[in-house]
Amino acid sequence: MISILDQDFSQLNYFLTTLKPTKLLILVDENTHEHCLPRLLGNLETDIPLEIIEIEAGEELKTLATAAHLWEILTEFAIDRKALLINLGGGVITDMGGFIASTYKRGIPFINIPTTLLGMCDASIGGKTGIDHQFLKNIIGTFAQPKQIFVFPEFLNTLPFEELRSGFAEMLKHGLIADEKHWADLIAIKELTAENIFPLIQTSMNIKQKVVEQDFTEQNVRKTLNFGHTIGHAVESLFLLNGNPIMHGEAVAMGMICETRISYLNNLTSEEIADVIISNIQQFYPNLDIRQFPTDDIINLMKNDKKNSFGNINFSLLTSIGNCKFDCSVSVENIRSSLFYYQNLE
Ligand SMILES: NC(=O)c1ccc[n+]([C@@H]2O[C@H](COP(=O)([O-])OP(=O)(O)OC[C@H]3O[C@@H](n4cnc5c(N)ncnc54)[C@H](O)[C@@H]3O)[C@@H](O)[C@H]2O)c1
Ligand SMILES: O=C(O)C(=O)C[C@@H](O)[C@H](O)[C@H](O)COP(=O)(O)O
Ligand SMILES: [Zn+2]
Repeated sequence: MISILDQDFSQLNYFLTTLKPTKLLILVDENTHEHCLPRLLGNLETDIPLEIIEIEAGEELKTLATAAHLWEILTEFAIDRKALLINLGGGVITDMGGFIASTYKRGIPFINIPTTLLGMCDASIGGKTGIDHQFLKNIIGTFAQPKQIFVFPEFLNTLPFEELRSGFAEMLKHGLIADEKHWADLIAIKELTAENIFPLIQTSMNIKQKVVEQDFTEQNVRKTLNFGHTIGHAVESLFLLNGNPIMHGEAVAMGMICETRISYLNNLTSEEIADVIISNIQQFYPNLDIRQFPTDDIINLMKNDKKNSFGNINFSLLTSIGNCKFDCSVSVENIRSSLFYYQNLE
C-alpha cells in the first residue's frame, strides 16, 4: 500500500468515484474534528451519504471499551461491507479505526488520512491496527491494510510542537535502522518545525513502506521497526497506568537511548558510536523521569512484548547507524544497566 501525497484532494476524490462505497464514515477525535475535518469536508466532491464519528483524543481512549462503542455505532448506522471508514487523525485514530474496521462484519474497507507527523511517517503505514488492554500497548489487534493512505502535509500546520517532536522520534528510528543519510539529514535540523521536517517525510515513509513490503506480519525484518519499543512500550505503559500518559514518540526516544546503550553492551556497536547516537537523540528530548518506576516493573512489562519467543525478551539492536539486527537476546543485567545509564544521563 503506497501512501499518496495528495496536495489538492483530487486523488482522494478520484479514489472515491472508483471505489463507490455505499456510505462514508469519518472517524475523528475532538482535535482532528476541529482542525482537519472542515478542510476535508470542504474538498470532498461526492454525494455518498456521510456520517461523522467523534471520539475523545488520547491514548487512554485506545481501549476495548471505545472499540465496543464504535462497533455499536456501526450497527446503529446499519453499515454494510461496502461502506468505507475514513480514519482522519493521528496514530490513535488510525490504530483504532483500522482495528474496528478490520473486525466489524469480519472486515469493512478503510482508508487512513494521517494528521500527525507520527501518523504520516509511521502509524498510517503498514497495517498494524490495535488497541491497548490492561495497559499493555497494542496487545489486541490485527494486521489489516487500509485500501489507501492519503497524506496531506498541510495538516501539520496546526499540530502542537510536542506532537511534531513525538513523530520525529519515529523518523530518527527509521534513519538509525535503515538509512545513515536520513539520520544525518534529520539530526542536522536546527529547529523542529513542520517546514524543516517536511522535505524528509517522504524518505521516512519510504523506509517504513519498504520494510513492511518485505515482511508484513513481522516474522523477521519488520522487527527492526520496533527498535526502541521493547523498553519504550514498557515505560509508556507505566506512565499510562499511572494516569500520566506520555507521547508515544517520547517513549520511543527514551527506548532508543536505552537500546542503543544495550547495542554497545552486547558488543554490536562501539561505545563511541553509541554515545554519538545517544547525545543526538538527547538534544531533542528532555529525559523522562523513570526513577519513579521500579526496574523490575519495567522488565516485567517487557515480557509481554510481541517480538518475544520461548520466554526470551528479544530486542532489535543497532549494529551501526543505518543497520539493525533483530532477535537479539539480552541479559537482564544489560537491560538493568541500560536503565541505570538512562537515569543518570545529564
Ligand atoms: N500502527 C503503527 O504502525 C503505529 C506506529 C507508530 C505509532 N502507533 C501508535 O500511534 C499512537 C500515537 O499516534 P500520534 O502520536 O499520532 O497520537 P494521537 O493520535 O493521539 O495524536 C496526537 C494528538 O494530536 C492531535 N492532533 C492530531 N492531528 C492534529 C492536527 N493536525 N492538528 C492539531 N492536533 C492534532 C490529536 O487529537 C492528539 O491529541 C500510539 O497509540 C502508538 O502506539 C502505531
Ligand atoms: O510498524 C511496525 O512494525 C512498528 O513496529 C512501528 C512502531 O513504530 C509502532 O509503534 C507499532 O505500533 C509497534 O507495534 P507493536 O507490534 O510493538 O505493538
Ligand atoms: Zn512506534
